[in-house]
Amino acid sequence: MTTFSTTSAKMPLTVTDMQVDSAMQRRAISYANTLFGLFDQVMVQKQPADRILAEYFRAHKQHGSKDRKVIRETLFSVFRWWGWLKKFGDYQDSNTFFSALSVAGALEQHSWQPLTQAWLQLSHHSIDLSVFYQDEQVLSAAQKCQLLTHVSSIPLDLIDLVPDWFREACPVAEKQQTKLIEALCTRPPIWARAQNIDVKQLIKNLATQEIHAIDSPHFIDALNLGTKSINLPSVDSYKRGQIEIQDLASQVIGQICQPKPHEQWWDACSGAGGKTLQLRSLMLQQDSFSSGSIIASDIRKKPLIELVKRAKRANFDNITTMAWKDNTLPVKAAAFDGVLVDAPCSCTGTWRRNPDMRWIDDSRCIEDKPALQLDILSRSAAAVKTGGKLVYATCSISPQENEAVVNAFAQQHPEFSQQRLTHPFTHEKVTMLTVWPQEANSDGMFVAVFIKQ
Ligand SMILES: C[S@@+](CC[C@H](N)C(=O)[O-])C[C@H]1O[C@@H](n2cnc3c(N)ncnc32)[C@H](O)[C@@H]1O
Repeated sequence: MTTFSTTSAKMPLTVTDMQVDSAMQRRAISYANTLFGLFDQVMVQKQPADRILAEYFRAHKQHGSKDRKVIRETLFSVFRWWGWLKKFGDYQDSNTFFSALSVAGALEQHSWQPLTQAWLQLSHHSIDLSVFYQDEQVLSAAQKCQLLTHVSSIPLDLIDLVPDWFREACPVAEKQQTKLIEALCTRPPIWARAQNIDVKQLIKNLATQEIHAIDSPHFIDALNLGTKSINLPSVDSYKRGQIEIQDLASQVIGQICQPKPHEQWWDACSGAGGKTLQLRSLMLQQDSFSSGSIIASDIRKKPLIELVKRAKRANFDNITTMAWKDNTLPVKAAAFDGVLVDAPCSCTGTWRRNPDMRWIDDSRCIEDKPALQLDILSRSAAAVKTGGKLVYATCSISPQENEAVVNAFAQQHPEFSQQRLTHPFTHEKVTMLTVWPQEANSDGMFVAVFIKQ
């Protein structure tokens, strides 16, 4: 009998009634133990899988890069397809957990097929998973749904892949919903921005370190680094501050801000400065002697320390930080050409990168945000000078955090009028812009712009 070690208070899982005789089965059990511990910890403690994994790898240095890849990719694939896998039974049951691992591996056509096969044998389930490996073509989630329904005899639906509460909190038209779910079932590539260097030159430089990137048809400084993980600190261009990781949807925000080279901007919720750096980079792209400046603020001091390091690496001047200490404005009132409020939100727009959040969050992750978002937006608005811009952004796709907050603000602040925007991917003219993950292979974001009269 093989016993799983588990971090939850529940009964340990066991493999019974079978002889574990092959080396592959022993490896499969060892991986399953690790994966069960990690999966259970995420589900029980409701902490992001990324964080739990990082802690695990820090404490378990024995795992080499291949092991890490198998563990990371299998764990994330279980979360990606959890809406279906949970229908196979209680994951605390070892047979069911082995099934979940094998089905997740097959759905994503992982290259470690012998391991996936060993999990299937250990599960005692006789599902013919070979159907997922027959076609060279990449299968859509809808095709996978049909195939898995057929081979498992469990009725499955595409809509099962998102929690019920999400359908109400983020309503989308049926056609759009299918595309959104299809996008949620795949990983977006790593997007980055070229800084202080032409994107084509950066791509050539990266190639010398075996990093293959392509540029984007949407923004002249954006590049797609594919889905393979990259050890950034070892990359020369990164050390020289010529590349910053930033999702394409997030890059939309800086592009919509359109900061002019001489302008003064305030990034009121800067975090570690993803958009602060982008704003400065956009100013310098227009004028390498740009006199413009940016003040970055956050209620947390730690990200601001990181921001200073990133700005130094990029050799960017004219960026200063000023933490919010309380509700009073940390900067001068009516002094800025532009104020960006990239507000704290449910992060439902980042579910492609964090599929675990679909299952550990609930509707409360949205419900408690609009009041805070409106409050931060209203307080920050005082810093905008007449004729200046106030940009409201979230990485949420929920109308409660987006359109509803913008409408409430507009009603309370008649001195601000909304600016019409051009969607950079669809070229539609809109007043409130949602970037959907399926439009340009990115995360989801929302942005609206006000002008102070
Ligand atoms: C969406 S994140 C910002 C991400 C950042 N702009 C970037 O591009 O990397 C929202 C930030 O708002 C900050 N925040 C939360 N509550 C806040 C408040 N009341 N005032 C100011 N910032 C706040 C959080 O600490 C978090 O860093």
